[in-house]
Amino acid sequence: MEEITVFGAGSWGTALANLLGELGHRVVLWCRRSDQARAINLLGENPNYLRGYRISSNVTATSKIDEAVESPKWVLALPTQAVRGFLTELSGNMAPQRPEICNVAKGIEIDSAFTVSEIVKNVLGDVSYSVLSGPSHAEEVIRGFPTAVVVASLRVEAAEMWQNVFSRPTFRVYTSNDVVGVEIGGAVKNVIAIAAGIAKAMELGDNALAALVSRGLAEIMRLGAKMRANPLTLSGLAGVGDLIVTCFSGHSRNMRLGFSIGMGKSMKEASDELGQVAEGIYTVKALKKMAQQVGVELPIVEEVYAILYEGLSPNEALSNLLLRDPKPELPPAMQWM
Ligand SMILES: NC(=O)C1=CN([C@@H]2O[C@H](COP(=O)(O)OP(=O)(O)OC[C@H]3O[C@@H](n4cnc5c(N)ncnc54)[C@H](O)[C@@H]3O)[C@@H](O)[C@H]2O)C=CC1
Ligand SMILES: O=C(CO)COP(=O)(O)O
Repeated sequence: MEEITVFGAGSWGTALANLLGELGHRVVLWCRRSDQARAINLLGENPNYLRGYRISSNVTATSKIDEAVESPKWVLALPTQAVRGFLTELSGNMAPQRPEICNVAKGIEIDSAFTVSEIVKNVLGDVSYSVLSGPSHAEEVIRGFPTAVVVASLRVEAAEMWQNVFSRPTFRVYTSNDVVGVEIGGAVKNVIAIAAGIAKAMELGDNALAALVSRGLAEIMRLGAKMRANPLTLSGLAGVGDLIVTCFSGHSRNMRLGFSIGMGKSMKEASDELGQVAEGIYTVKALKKMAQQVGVELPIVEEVYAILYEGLSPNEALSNLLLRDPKPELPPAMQWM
């Protein structure tokens, strides 16, 4: 059994800490606030997220960073935009023995347009990095519902180690060496899910939703190709799998935020009402920049950006998408049949 720290006691950090605890690992759950850590230890549940679910007694919460950094294995369950600042602060406390890091956040940093692996490398240098992603809502994982995910690392031993650490019959973990594919799939689907929520609120129908999800996948594939992701990763759990669950599940924060916006709420109202992170509202800014930098067309992403940040109405965005020039479904280079 392993000693593991989960940094971030939001819904995903809480569900994963509990899963690891139930598997018999000794888990430290690092909380930003000391009152939250105290409450978790006292009540045996997280009063702020996933309320009502007992957390394994193998999990101890703390807000003390010097206690949290002692574990040799770290799970990063923080919002993407917080990762750089958090690791920068932490780097002063790190032992010379570098931890094994497994990131579970799904997003792209706004200013740098970096994925989380790039942020980690940028701040900590060469550490052993893995990313766990795939269709996995915390609300179902904490209930023990069957879930399958993928953990990717450039080091096969690291991916296999985390596979071993996280696996149980109802939490099936596949390995991969396609870090960028897994990160791009997990990040971009959040923006498409915001669009799906908007489309649901507009009552555009099932055909429209299916078209949106398929063309959203085309955008994920195009960006993935530019970043040298394996297209098969994007048709797997971290791509299509996560796109489906995030666009269609009522648990999805991104979809729900999109729905509220489609119902006429402002982004601030929708975010406040949600009370949790919807990564897509940040990642869309990074993607807008990346689309220009790497020269890739991301029309749905562009329309979501314009709705969120430029005051475009959902109806105008819909017209913009429907009135685009007719074109082949596949880019010419891929029309080999
Ligand atoms: N909730 C879910 O079902 C899943 C979430 N994820 C991803 O996991 C990441 C975290 O998401 P959730 O747990 O849902 O978010 P959340 O909104 O439930 O919790 C975020 C946590 O991060 C902490 N935090 C926020 N800013 C911080 C900062 N600057 N420094 C330190 N801590 C900070 C908050 O206090 C909170 O405990 C996101 O990237 C999300 O996309 C991935 C899979 C499933
Ligand atoms: O990534 C997730 C499920 O796999 C969670 O998505 P939301 O943040 O939209 O809830």
